[in-house]
Order: sequence, then structure tokens, then C-alpha cells
Amino acid sequence: MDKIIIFDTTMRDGELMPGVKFNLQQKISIAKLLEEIGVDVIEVGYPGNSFSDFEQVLEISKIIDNSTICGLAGAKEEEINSLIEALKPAKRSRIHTYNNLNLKGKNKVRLEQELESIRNSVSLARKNCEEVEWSAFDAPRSEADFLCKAIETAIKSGATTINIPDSLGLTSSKEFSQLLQMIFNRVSNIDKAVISVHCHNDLGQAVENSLVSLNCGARQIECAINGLGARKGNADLKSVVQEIANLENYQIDINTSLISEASDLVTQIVNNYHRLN
Ligand SMILES: CC(C)[C@@](O)(CC(=O)O)C(=O)O
Repeated sequence: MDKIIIFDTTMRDGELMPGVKFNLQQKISIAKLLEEIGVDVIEVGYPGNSFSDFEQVLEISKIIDNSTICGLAGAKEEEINSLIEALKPAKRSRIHTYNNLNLKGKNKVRLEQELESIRNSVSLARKNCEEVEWSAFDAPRSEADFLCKAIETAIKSGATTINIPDSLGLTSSKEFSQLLQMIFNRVSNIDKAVISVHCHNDLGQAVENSLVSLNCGARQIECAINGLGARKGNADLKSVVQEIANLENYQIDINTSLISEASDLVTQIVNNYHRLN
């Protein structure tokens, strides 16, 4: 049975949904529940974006023992260094960084610059952290040869997880599985990293796209409590976990009975935020 890694982004991508904002105390409560639920990786914030996210990653890194604490950083030295600092107290930590690969029509020099940016940021991250996740932002709209080259470069530079996001949420499940199959067929060192997916729900397909990815070989799914996330959200944690629990070939280590509590907590926080703002 293959273990499926559950990565929660309620507190990072979730905050990109209009009207969703968590303070430190609220993130601490959510993180503790996610740890109890058994979520493998908790993405807490984007320290390069704001000091409050830095503080949240730092404080949550001090108190969570059983889940990996993750933060997002753009492919810039300052952002990665600030994330390294915030993750220092964590027992298990992961740096998540990304590049925008939708560079259709750009010349060779520009493409080479982006590959160089991947080499620099991923190797800096890997020097400081055993787990490095690299995301191919806007993968479905990127040029296939360049996408494959970029993934290969990220793995060579030390990425341990490669995340394929449907960043705009416009990809059907058939198109998404074709994209993943293409990546598995063409990237020569693909077996050296865990492949992850991060699906948006613009067409109501985030859970379905996440599940079809398992057949293609993905072993990590990114999701959020109540499906929070940019625009129409990400794949809903509860639906993803329940669906995988019903499949025979995959194993997840999740305490499903606590998910409703997490869902109620997040609903309450978001409702209060709306009342007060
Ligand atoms: C970082 C990446 C996985 C992203 O979340 C990008 C982002 O949130 O800016 C996406 O949906 O493509």
C-alpha cells in the first residue's frame, strides 16, 4: 500500500480567499488540531509577504512535534533566508518555493534565467533544510519542454517534492492526468522526488483532479479545511481524505473523526472576521 502524504494549506493558500485572515492565536489553534488529525505537512504562511506570517511560522514551529511545518517563499534569496529563520525551531521543517513557468513566447535567454533562478533558490533551500518542495506555478499553461526541463532542474538542485499546481483551476481531470502522465514519462529523474498536486476549484473539480492524480503516480495531495484557497478555493481536506480512505491501494494516517471539529473552528473564525470587518 502506498502512503499518501496530506499537505494542508488552509493557513497559506486559504488566506488568499477574500475575507479569510487568521491571527496568531487562531493559527495556533488550527495547527494543533491539524497535528491531532495527523496531517503530514502544515503550511503556515508566507513570511516573505508579511511580518505576521514570519511570526506565525516561527511560533508554530516551536509547538508542533508530529507534523512537518512548512512555509512558502518566492525564488529570492531574502525570502528563502527569512523562511529558514522562521522554521529554525521546528522539529521537522520544509521549505516550499516556486517559479512561474508560464513563459510562452519568451526567448532562450529569459528561459535560461528562470532555470538559473530555480538552481539558486532550490540549492540554497536544500543546504538549509532536508525537505524542499518546489512548485511549477501555472504548469498546465506552461510549454511542455520547458516545464519538464524546469522539473528536472529542480530535482537536480535538491528538491525532494515537486508540486504540480493547477494554479488557475481551469484544467479538466482528463487534461490534468494527461499533464501528469507526460511529466512522469518525460522527466528522467522524476523517481527521485515525491510528486504532489495542488488543485483549485474554479470549475468545481479540485477534489476529482486530486484523486485522478494518484493513478498517475502522485503521492502528495495539497488541500485545505473547508476547501479554503484563492478564488473558489483548493481541494477540500475532508472530501479528499474520505475518498482516499475508500480506495484499496492507498494508505493515509488521518484521524477522520476530528476533521469536523477543524471545519467548525475554521467556519467560526471566518464568520467572526466577517462580522468584525
Ligand atoms: C505556490 C503555488 C502552489 C500556488 O499556490 C501559487 C500561489 O498561491 O501564489 C498555486 O496555486 O499555484
